[in-house]
Amino acid sequence: AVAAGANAVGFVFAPGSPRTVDPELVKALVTRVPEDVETVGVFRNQPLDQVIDIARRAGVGTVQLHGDEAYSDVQELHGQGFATLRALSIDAYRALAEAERELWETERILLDAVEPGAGVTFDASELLAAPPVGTWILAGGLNPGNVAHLVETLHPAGVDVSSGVESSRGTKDIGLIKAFIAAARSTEATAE
Ligand SMILES: O=C(O)c1ccccc1N[C@@H]1O[C@H](COP(=O)(O)O)[C@@H](O)[C@H]1O
Repeated sequence: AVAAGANAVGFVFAPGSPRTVDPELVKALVTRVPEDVETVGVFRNQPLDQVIDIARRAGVGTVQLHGDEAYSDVQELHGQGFATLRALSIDAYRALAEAERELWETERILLDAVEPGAGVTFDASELLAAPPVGTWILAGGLNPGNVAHLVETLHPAGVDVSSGVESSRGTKDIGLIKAFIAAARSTEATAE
C-alpha cells in the first residue's frame, strides 16, 4: 500500500473481524512504514485501556474508533499521544443533535456505512447538501470504480477503503490497491 502511494495504512484490532491482526505482527510491519505515512489501529467498542495497550504494543500513531465511544474517550487518546479518527455511520451522524455535531466536527471524523468493513455504500446525497464543517474522511463501500466520482462530488479530505481492494473477504489485492489510489488521485489534477 505504501509503495502504491497510500497516505495511511490501517490495521484492524476490532474483535470478530476476518481482518483482525496481532499487535506484535503490526509492530514488525509499522517499523517499515515511512514516517510521513499515518499508521492507524482500527477498534470497535473495546475498553479504552485495552485500546491504548494494543495501540502502544502495535506502535500505531492513530486510533480509529468505530463503536459507541464517547467524545471524552477521544480526548483521553489525545492526552495519551495518539491522533484519532472517529468513525460515525451516516445514521449516527444524521441522528446527532446540533451541539453534538458541532462538537464532533472539531475532531477529524470518518463517515461510514452502518456496518463497517462490509463494503456497503450509503446514500451520500445529504452530505452533498450539507457536508461536515471540519475535516472528514469518506469510507463505506469505496472501490476503484466509484472513488473518483465520490471525491469529485463530495470533496472529502481523504478516502478510506477495505473491502473494495480485496480479492476475497480479508485478502488484500495489490492490483486493486494500485487502481484505487490511482483513481482517487486522478481527481487531484482536475481539482486544482
Ligand atoms: O474491516 C473491518 O473488518 C472492520 C471491523 C470493525 C470496524 C471497522 C472495520 N473496517 C473499517 O470500515 C471502513 C469501511 O470499510 P469498507 O471499505 O466498506 O470495507 C474502513 O474504515 C475500514 O477500516
